[in-house]
Amino acid sequence: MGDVTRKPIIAGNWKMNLNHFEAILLVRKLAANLTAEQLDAVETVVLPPFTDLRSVEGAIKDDKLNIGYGAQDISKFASGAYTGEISGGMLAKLGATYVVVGHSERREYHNEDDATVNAKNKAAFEAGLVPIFCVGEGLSVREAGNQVEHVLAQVDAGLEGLKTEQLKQIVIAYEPVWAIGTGKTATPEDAQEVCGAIRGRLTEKFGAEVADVVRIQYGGSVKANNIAQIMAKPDVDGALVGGAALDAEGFAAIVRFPEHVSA
Ligand SMILES: O=C(CO)COP(=O)(O)O
Repeated sequence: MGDVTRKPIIAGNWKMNLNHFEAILLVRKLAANLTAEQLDAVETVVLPPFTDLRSVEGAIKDDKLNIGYGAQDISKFASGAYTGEISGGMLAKLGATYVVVGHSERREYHNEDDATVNAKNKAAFEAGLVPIFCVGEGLSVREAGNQVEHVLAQVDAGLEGLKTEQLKQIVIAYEPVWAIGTGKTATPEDAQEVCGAIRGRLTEKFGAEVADVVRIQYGGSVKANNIAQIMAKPDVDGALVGGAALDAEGFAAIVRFPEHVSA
């Protein structure tokens, strides 16, 4: 990271995995694999399925664990006749602090467009939640060399109309779609190219006051053996981890990345 201090944030997106019993077990094992100092140095967040949230809340609060939690999606509506949807208010009531917005799997399988993603970012703030706002290009865009332009357009659309105080809190996750679940990690240089361009855009549009404090994560096949190189890049402030977050020891090893650096 550069000269501005941004607390690293490592978040585990469990996707559609683990029932509520398995969720409690994973959170407890994760905490058992990390010291208070390690949890203090890196903000650690788990993002379970909706059905696990109440159980995760219990495990974290009962044991006073220094681990944050949130959901993987949010309705753009506050309440009403929207069968199957979950509102931000419901998530906030469960003590959630974060919510993933605009994950590529939702953009792809649930047809979420930039306008929906923007509405969800707003709904999250409305409920007092912080969005982990995901952007990223597919393989064809990458092969054409248009990744920066593509991602900046997603950033512009997703942040439209947000207030300065909200912009300062948001977490942006750069997840190249071709690197998700494929074992193909972007090189640290690839990650830096796009994360740096995102920060540049934030500076241009909202000034350094916002750009210097926004945390930008990289996501896509992050593992314990590649996290340190990625985190060494100046504009990468964290990681959004999928598969490797389902294993308590593996995820704990990612959270301990500052030690891989000094080792
Ligand atoms: O999509 C991701 C996190 O949101 C990344 O998933 P993987 O770490 O499994 O590639």
